[in-house]
Amino acid sequence: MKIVLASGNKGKIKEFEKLMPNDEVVAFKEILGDIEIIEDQNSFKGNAIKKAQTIYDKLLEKGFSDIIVISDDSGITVPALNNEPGIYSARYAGVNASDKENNAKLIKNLNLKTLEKTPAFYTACIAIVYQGEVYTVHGWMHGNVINEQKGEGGFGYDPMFIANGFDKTLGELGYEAKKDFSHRTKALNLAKKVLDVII
Ligand SMILES: O=c1[nH]c(=O)c2ncn([C@@H]3O[C@H](COP(=O)(O)OP(=O)(O)OP(=O)(O)O)[C@@H](O)[C@H]3O)c2[nH]1
Ligand SMILES: [Mg+2]
Repeated sequence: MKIVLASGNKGKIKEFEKLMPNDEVVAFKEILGDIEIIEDQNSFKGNAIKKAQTIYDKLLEKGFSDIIVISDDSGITVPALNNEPGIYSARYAGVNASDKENNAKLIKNLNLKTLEKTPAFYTACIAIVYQGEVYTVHGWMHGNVINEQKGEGGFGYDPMFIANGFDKTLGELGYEAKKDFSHRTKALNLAKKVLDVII
């Protein structure tokens, strides 16, 4: 099955390719080049729908038909920090902020509240657009964030996140651990069930 991924995040694209080994997963940039999608909705779901719908419409304009587009809007929520960064995870330290800068801001804000370790969770909303219809599913992963970075694996906030049941960060454990229980894996497993029904 050929699926166009409405994401420009290399970490996500890599995870999707590994999670869908039997499908042809193509990042939208390979077909459409650079497109900026303004993520101005007030929920993961709103932004996920906007990303998938925008790419679907552009592909239709280009003459593609019978395509499946999926997007992912995700982020990390820290209840002790008023649920920051949440939907702003990618731009916590500013528009175009790097993972390093975002992590540094999260560490700074944890330290301001003298929090060495506090509960946090990741959310992923995946939107599917197929034949003009929109479908959404969610997945979550709970654990704690710590006020330092450990390990080089994963992406984003992974070096600061310890999933429930583990004593190492996702940065230390790497993708092999993450693929079994991450927010994205859970959402994608539900998305696969939707695809099985609609296609
Ligand atoms: O450590 C992490 N492990 C994860 O598994 C993960 N999933 C999401 N995130 C964070 O949340 C932002 C998403 O924002 P986001 O959904 O807008 O994506 P993005 O802007 O990076 O790419 P796109 O898909 O929108 O093109 C990302 O940049 C990351 O900071 C993660 N961090
Ligand atoms: Mg984004």
